[in-house]
Amino acid sequence: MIFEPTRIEGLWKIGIERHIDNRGSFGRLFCRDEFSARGLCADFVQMNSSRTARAGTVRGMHLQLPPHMEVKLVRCIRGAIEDVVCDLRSASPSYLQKESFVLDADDDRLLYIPTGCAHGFQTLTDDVEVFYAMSHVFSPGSGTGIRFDDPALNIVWPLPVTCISQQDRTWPPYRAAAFSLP
Ligand SMILES: Cc1cn([C@H]2C[C@H](O)[C@@H](COP(=O)(O)OP(=O)(O)O[C@H]3O[C@@H](C)C(=O)[C@@H](O)[C@H]3O)O2)c(=O)[nH]c1=O
Repeated sequence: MIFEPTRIEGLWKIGIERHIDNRGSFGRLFCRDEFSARGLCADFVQMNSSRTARAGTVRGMHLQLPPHMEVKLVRCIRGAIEDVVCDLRSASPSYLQKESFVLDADDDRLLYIPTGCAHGFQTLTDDVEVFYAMSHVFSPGSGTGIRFDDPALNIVWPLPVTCISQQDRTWPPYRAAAFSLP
């Protein structure tokens, strides 16, 4: 696995190293020892899938607050997405910075998203599936979000937003005080 740091503290792009032969290829998506050796979380407790029908759909920006913060390992396994991560840890050197990545089924990359970061994506194609491994169980009471068009984040989505959930359309305006994150 190839670990590539990003501008956001603790956010990694992880390339899948493939062993190629005449049948095709084989590569690891996760390795406890390689993650642990880099000080990354190696304890994932849920694996999730989201399927999205139409291009232009936005899901996010989401995170779970203490004591249920979660690391996410994200891979697009069908179609393509613009994936966005924003650092909300006030003590972080990359506080309020954001990074965007195009992920698709062929690019052989995952994102390792640390705790304390809001995450979301927009589908760039129809018929998208995103796979997640999570370090914490789903805890609806600890879940929160920031609106996709909140001026504090100023995210430029590549497509017009064609579909978004009622919840994601109505997150309150970002206030740092609402996010007390280590
Ligand atoms: C996230 C989640 C949702 N659900 C349920 C709640 C709800 O009924 C239904 C759909 O949930 P949501 O609308 O929150 O799904 P969605 O908007 O796709 O939520 C996801 O968005 C992306 C951006 C992330 O980063 C993920 O961590 C997750 O928050 O699935 C679970 O049972 N377990 C889970 O882990």
